[in-house]
Amino acid sequence: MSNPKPSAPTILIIDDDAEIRYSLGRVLSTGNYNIIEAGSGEEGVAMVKKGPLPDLVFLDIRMGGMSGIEALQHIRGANPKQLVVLMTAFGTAQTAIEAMKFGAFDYIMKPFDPTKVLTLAENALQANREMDAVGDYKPTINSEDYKEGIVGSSAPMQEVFKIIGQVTASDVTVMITGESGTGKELVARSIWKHSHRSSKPFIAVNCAAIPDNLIESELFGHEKGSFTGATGQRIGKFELCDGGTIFLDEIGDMALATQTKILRVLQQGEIQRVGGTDTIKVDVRIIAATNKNLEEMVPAKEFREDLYYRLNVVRIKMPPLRERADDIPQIVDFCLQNLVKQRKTRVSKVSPEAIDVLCRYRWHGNVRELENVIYRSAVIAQGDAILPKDLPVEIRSAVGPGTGTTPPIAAASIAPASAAPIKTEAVATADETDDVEESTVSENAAVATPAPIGGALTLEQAFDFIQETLPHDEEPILTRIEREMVKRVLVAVDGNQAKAAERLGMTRTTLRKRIEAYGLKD
Ligand SMILES: Nc1ncnc2c1ncn2[C@@H]1O[C@H](COP(=O)(O)OP(=O)(O)OP(=O)(O)O)[C@@H](O)[C@H]1O
Repeated sequence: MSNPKPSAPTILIIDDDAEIRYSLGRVLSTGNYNIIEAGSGEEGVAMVKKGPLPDLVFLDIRMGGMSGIEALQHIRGANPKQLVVLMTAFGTAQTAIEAMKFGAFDYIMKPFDPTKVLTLAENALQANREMDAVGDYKPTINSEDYKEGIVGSSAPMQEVFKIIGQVTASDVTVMITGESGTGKELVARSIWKHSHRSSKPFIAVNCAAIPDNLIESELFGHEKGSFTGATGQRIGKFELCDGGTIFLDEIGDMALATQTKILRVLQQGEIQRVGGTDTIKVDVRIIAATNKNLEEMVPAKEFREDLYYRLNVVRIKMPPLRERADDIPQIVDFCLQNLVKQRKTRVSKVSPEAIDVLCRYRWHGNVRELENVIYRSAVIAQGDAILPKDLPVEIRSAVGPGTGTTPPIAAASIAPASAAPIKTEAVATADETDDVEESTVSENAAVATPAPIGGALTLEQAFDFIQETLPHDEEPILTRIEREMVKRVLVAVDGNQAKAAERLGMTRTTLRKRIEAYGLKD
């Protein structure tokens, strides 16, 4: 179309309409790109297969001969990393779904808005560069870690592993505490797997999920006719688990009457079925877990003191994920490799920028939340790596702009110490965080700013976007922005009003008034 620009990215336009090729080519030529063209799906596919590979393809959906969706499949088959933007005159749900299903980077409606075309091309090429920068995948977790299912090389997790090792040789009762999703059940299973009971059952019972009137029958069984609905005899979990290990999850939610019966199992090793008179001997190891504070429940008479001491012989306290951010890269790697093994994704890497965002998020749902985010992001990632734009917008906005300190290495090969910008022992203070962000905000704004279509925005673009998209007839822009910022900063500092006021640059009294006015009290 024009003289080749050395080292400029090449964009291939595939459309059977010469006018569209011409006008799109003209728009794109205003950016620093080399433009090549194909007049049909067949020709375009042949060009990609023959090479050299274009950096980006704009592909029309409706063409005579090979359709755009067919061409997309051939192109991605020849080069799974090829970024393709589909062009369509009709914005139907079906088109959008088909386009994304077959791996398009994005799709754009005709007639084209020149600014949008250029932004889209830049976003796509930026994603390309970020994916290239991720490099090759080199696993860092050895197969032993995979077998165990528990990942973590941080100091608090090493302590947990040591205690697991110490308690496996005996039958001592173990109490595992920690927030939801920190891996309490995983630890209980690990203790059982390494114990002499591993050939006998491991049964997990979630005490909070079973109604009070059914839990005793569930745990100890019942005799026929012992209550309405007991149409036959039922063997309970303790009997089924004889010789094995029972995991009583959420024990803090157990009714006091049932607690008494658990105490009896622990003291005498025997149970009675509901409605029965026989005493049945059982040999079961009990591991209990809770995310409640039993130390407060005991004086409040909500948990039996004698049972508390019986259960609490050895305590394993699971650290929240935010206190062991150096484990995050490895857990991410582990989750991704599992998804790949289960053929749920082909994405096997995470870009350093995305890892940086993940390491700075507070993870109130702990490893379970991280697992879900990785799954969700792997599903929507278009290339072979998860980029910041693939992470949920809530996470990107909660952490704010990146620190830019993470070196450009493959996610899976990230050594924990180099990848985690947050300290293990203590989270960076508000002052430290502010310092880092102020000095890096302009270069890194694109990393974590929410992007509406496929790519990251610069701060400038983000302001344009806000100005254009906020409805004019509702509240003023500044009010809306202030409310959002107050909300996000409060989340980012875990509700600490002193820190939030400092970051927002307002007094605590003003902050309190804003929280009140914006209805942000939880
Ligand atoms: N260290 C870890 N490495 C790998 N996966 C982990 C780790 N910790 C937790 N997980 C995964 O996170 C999810 C939640 O773990 P688990 O159910 O053991 O947590 P929990 O503390 O028992 O949660 P809850 O209190 O809600 O029952 C599981 O899918 C588990 O495999």
